[in-house]
Amino acid sequence: MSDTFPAEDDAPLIELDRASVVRDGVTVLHDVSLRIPLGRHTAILGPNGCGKSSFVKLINRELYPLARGDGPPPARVFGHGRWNIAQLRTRLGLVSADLHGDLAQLRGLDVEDTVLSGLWGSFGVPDHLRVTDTDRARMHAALATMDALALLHRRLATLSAGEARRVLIARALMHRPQALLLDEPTTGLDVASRHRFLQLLRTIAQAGTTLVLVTHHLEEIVPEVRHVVLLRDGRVFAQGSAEAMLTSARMSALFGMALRVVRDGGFFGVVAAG
Ligand SMILES: Nc1ncnc2c1ncn2[C@@H]1O[C@H](COP(=O)(O)OP(=O)(O)OP(=O)(O)O)[C@@H](O)[C@H]1O
Repeated sequence: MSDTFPAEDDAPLIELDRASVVRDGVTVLHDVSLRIPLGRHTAILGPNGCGKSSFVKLINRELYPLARGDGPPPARVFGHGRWNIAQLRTRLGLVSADLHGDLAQLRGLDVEDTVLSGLWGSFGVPDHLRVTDTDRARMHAALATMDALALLHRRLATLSAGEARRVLIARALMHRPQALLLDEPTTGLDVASRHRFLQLLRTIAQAGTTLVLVTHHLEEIVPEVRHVVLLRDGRVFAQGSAEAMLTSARMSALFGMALRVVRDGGFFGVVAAG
């Protein structure tokens, strides 16, 4: 694919400037302002219903911010107020449960075509497209990065949650994007699969791909993520460094119960206090 999504000078990866989003008459994001420059691994953390999915849908152009008349658009990605999703994928990969659900409905879709189709943003390889040797080499490399080469000939619908998650990240990596937007990436993974998966995410982050993790699990915040945005009731509750945000006091206020944050190496965890 020759189209790439142009950068506007040094525009941030994601910039929301008092962005509000309404769904079926309900305001789900209220005046949200945040800025994620390329290179700053970031977590968007908050309880159920705080607006995380709405944020992902806003970036994925499934939802639109309320227009504000003149001035710059309230939601910008790489400096653009409007973006073509297929072109955006060349720079920002997305992995979400919705995407997995949509792809897994194609019962015959194998892993090879799942990953290749990341090149076109399609569900499977369209008949009229020719897969080149370069495309195949890239597909093998992406699967190898995610420790999933052995799954090449399996059908996506038959994979475990952990296997499927790794394959979908390989799909997102096909364009060698500068950033990955990961929506609840370890949901459904057992403790060992989650550990292994997070180690792979760390490798990707260390290789220079900016991670944007959208989650309600503190445990998913890998040590490379130094910046955290807390969302509550559709608003930015607080944002700052991981150390400043992931404290017992802030987590208790964010989730509305007494919590104690524990640290283990560079990772965070949380337990009920008292
Ligand atoms: N179509 C809709 N109409 C009305 N309210 C909605 C609609 N979609 C979402 N909401 C509400 O907006 C709020 C934010 O929803 P959203 O799905 O973005 O939250 P979330 O943080 O992703 O939640 P979860 O972690 O449970 O998936 C919730 O209170 C939800 O009930």
